Amino acid sequence: MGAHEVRHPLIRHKLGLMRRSDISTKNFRELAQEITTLLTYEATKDFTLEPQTIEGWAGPVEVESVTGKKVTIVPILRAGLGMLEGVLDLMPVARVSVVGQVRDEDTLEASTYLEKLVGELDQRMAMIVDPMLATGGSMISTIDLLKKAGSTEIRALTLVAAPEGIERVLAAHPDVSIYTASIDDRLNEKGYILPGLGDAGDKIFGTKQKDN
Ligand SMILES: O=P(O)(O)OC[C@H]1O[C@H](OP(=O)(O)OP(=O)(O)O)[C@H](O)[C@@H]1O
Ligand SMILES: O=c1cc[nH]c(=O)[nH]1
Ligand SMILES: [Mg+2]
Repeated sequence: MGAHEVRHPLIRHKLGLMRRSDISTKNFRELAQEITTLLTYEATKDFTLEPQTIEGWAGPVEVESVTGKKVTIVPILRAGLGMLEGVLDLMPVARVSVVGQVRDEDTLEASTYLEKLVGELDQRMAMIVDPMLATGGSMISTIDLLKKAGSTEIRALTLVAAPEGIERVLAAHPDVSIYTASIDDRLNEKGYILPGLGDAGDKIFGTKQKDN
């Protein structure tokens, strides 16, 4: 529970590369996936193991396997798709629940336009992925709808989070854990994170950069 800034040297280095104003779409995408894989490693370190005896090359051998924990990855469209493969690299059998949220650039209010969730949410850990946690509106709205659909254990992975957004999410949902590559300084007057990454959706999809 709470917010965890994962200050691993490889994450710090890769995030530094992502902040360059001249970064290409290709590099931004690749780095987003790589950092997500590193965040996933950290966010799953408390998963429980169960001993299991298998047939090894020299006879029976006791190994360990992850138990019971069924997972659904929840990318928040659009930008969250840029992190999906990074989680799937480590958990290739996880089911995917897609949620579409769009933020009104004037009011900064998030609204849901798609909700395609897998079943048995009460038996799965939900891992939400979205590169940017700014005001927190998109994240809160996603957590609200997941809980309504039965989720009881929720973790959120973000590349960059604003302190204001973290505070808002944890005030609304104190039982949720947030793993982020960086807690940045603040939001600007347009709700963009500083120093941030700019518009992550535009950078991942190669669409027009907004004047932010
Ligand atoms: O914390 P918030 O203030 O809600 O802002 C963060 C949200 O804004 C961005 O999405 P956007 O609405 O730009 O949609 P996109 O991913 O389709 O670009 C980003 O990917 C988050 O979902
Ligand atoms: O800094 C921000 C805030 C919202 N959405 C983004 O893509 N970037
Ligand atoms: Mg966007």
